[in-house]
Amino acid sequence: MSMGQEVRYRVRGGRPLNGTAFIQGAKNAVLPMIGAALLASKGRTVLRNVPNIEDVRRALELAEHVGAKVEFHEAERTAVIDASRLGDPERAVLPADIAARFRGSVLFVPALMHRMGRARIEGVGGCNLGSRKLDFHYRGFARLGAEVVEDEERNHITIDAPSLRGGHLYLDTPSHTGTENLIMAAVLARGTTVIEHAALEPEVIDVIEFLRAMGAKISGGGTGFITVEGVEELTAVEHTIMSDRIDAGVFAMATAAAGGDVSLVGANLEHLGVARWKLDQMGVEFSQQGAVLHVRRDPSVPMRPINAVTSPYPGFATDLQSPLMALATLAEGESYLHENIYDGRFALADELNKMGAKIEVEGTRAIVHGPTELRGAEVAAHDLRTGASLVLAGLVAEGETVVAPGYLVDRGHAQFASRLAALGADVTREHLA
Ligand SMILES: CC(=O)N[C@H]1[C@@H](OP(=O)(O)OP(=O)(O)OC[C@H]2O[C@@H](n3ccc(=O)[nH]c3=O)[C@H](O)[C@@H]2O)O[C@H](CO)[C@@H](O)[C@@H]1O
Ligand SMILES: C=C(OP(=O)(O)O)C(=O)O
Repeated sequence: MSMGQEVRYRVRGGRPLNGTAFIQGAKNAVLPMIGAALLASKGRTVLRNVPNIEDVRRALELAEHVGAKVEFHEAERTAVIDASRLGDPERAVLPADIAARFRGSVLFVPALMHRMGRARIEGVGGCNLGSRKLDFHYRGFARLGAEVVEDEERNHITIDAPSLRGGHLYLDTPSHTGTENLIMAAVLARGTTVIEHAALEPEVIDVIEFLRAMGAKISGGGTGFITVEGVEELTAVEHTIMSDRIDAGVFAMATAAAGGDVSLVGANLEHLGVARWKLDQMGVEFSQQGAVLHVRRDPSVPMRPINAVTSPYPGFATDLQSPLMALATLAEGESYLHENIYDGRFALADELNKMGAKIEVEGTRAIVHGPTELRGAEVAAHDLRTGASLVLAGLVAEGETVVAPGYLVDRGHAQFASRLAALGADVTREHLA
């Protein structure tokens, strides 16, 4: 991803974190919801707690591109989407200049199929995480009656779907966006759809609640076995997006790394799944009081090493494996990280090693030899989560760390530098002319 070199993060390490941080609305819930809003043939959708991140901007640009009227009231963190006029099949195209910049673009396909009878994606992007197929999505659409043609050379996918009917669907592994996309394809299809081996992520449940409020008939969310009864039409509603558990996890781990005592407003400990217990074993203290999660780590007590295996929710989230790798460099002993979802995430190891870490990668396993004293360096963000994790490493490194391209961090974390700075960190986001 060559765009976005103009932003970088500069961190000077050595300060503890104390105070209050606001956890943003969930990126991985708002992106499917912007896609779902386009299913509404009447009214205006009002989404609240929308994070001010680049992926949201790209998604809103795509919504406008296909014919919706969109307003993003940033100060109110509210997006208003009017999709009532959608329908011109000429506009059923997701162009590469927007679609290739984030993975969530694939979440627009169901709305285009239902509202325009066809869809074309001219390149799906996303983080640079190695192989990321979309076969579950396309095979599912085909089972509901769509004709899907892939042009691998040009990275174009053309889908013809004059009408969709319910069917029996399954996922080989419980794909997060795959589940959301198949549900969205089924809600306006004729008849009943069953989706087996569906994802259990809290964002999937939030999307189901949103669709149900719009009039969709969906049952079994959170069980792995979802049933959808097609309805004639969906109407626009208001919905407040759940808080971002990955953003919460990153702030919790930043507190653990730097030491200190931080209140995370909006964070939900239950949504951290296994990550909560791994951090607990390392020596991070949590206590939830209503909508506020307190995180504390006494920097005079050494952190214990950890073993973690990434897996779908409620397993250890792959998105949190990167900050855990950074944190593990500080722990007293060897940590073992198994990455079963995205092989590309281990690109972080080389960057952390430039900062003085001792991390060995063997296939899908990384061994982090701690403790190491990190020192500042110029390092490269390969994807959103490695970018955030390098900023996190910079908080404890001696001297100055510069992380670029900053665009990748901005894809998924809102006001990242200013929220960390409010806790006492020395982090700035620089815009190069
Ligand atoms: C926008 C969004 O919500 N992104 C999240 C979503 O991505 P995303 O939904 O793309 O991730 P999936 O759950 O689909 O991917 C899981 C695994 O299944 C594979 N796979 C997936 C679909 C498919 O058709 N074929 C296939 O082989 C993928 O390559 C990967 O190895 O879940 C990931 C795993 O929790 C997170 O890291 C991402 O932050
Ligand atoms: C991989 C991520 O995002 P996306 O699926 O949008 O690429 C992520 O959030 O870490």
